[in-house]
Amino acid sequence: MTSVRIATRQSPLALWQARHVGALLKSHHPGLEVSFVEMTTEGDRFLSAPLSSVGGKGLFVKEIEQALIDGRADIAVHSLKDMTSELPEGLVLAAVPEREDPRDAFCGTAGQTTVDALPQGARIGTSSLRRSCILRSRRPDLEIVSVRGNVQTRLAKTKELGLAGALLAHAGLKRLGLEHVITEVLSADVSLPAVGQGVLAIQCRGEDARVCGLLAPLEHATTRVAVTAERALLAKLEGGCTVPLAGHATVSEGQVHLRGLVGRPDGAHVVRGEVRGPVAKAAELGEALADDLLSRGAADILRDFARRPGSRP
Ligand SMILES: NCc1[nH]cc(CCC(=O)O)c1CC(=O)O
Repeated sequence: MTSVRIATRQSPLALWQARHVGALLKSHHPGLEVSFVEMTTEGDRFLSAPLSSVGGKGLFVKEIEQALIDGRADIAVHSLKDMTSELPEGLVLAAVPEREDPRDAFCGTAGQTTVDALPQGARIGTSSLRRSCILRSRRPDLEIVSVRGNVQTRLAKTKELGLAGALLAHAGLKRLGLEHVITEVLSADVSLPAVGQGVLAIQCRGEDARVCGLLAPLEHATTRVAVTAERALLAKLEGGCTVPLAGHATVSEGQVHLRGLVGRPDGAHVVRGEVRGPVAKAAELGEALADDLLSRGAADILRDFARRPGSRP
């Protein structure tokens, strides 16, 4: 009998996701033994600082990837949204299962239900620069309060601080059985999702043919096309720093529709764009949209952001 070890963070969402992948693997390979290697990452330890100033992306992923590289685990499960565009040498994104709902959700408290109906100056919790940018561009009067931690912690802090609500990913809330706290699911037109939002990333060592083979049936072709376009956009815009950035692709009848956004966290300057093309050109579409956004103001935003005190090089 063959076995696999899945590395995961210890947050309830990460554990749910790892166990879900374990269950998917067992359903395709009856008799497979699955065990879990639970880890605490840098991102989990620095909970007091705003995500953007501690380095943002990659923080939740790096240590899990190291466990794979060191051979302490065979598979890593991440939220694709948390991953930088480049994978470490030797690791591959072996499978992306079918995407969960990629949209953002507003969780209103104290009788608040929708973003548009919020009273003037209401305070909203999020630690995402993207959500802050999009929200402020729609409602410049709103005040953003940085709320970090796992999903349950963020919801608890939102209440504790007396905020009017919080913005979170629909996918995470759904996976944790917390859909009842959602008062409004925001369409992608209103709140363009993050690159990879709602997608699970299943990683292994590229040379590990046995595990790559076990993961193959978990792959969802349409989701792969969408994330290929989104991550090509990310790769060209990332530039080593965390900036308000959104990228979301949909696929229908062999065509990709990719939308992207780069903005300032206060929403005062936002550059949006979109491209369409055949699925075979997913990566090129992402690059083309990045060039288009850069030429229409995103380059200035990225430059200003890199100079901002406290931002990482
Ligand atoms: N690090 C935050 C994070 N990473 C992935 C998800 C949600 C699940 C997903 O997008 O797949 C979340 C929580 C949130 O944004 O509310």
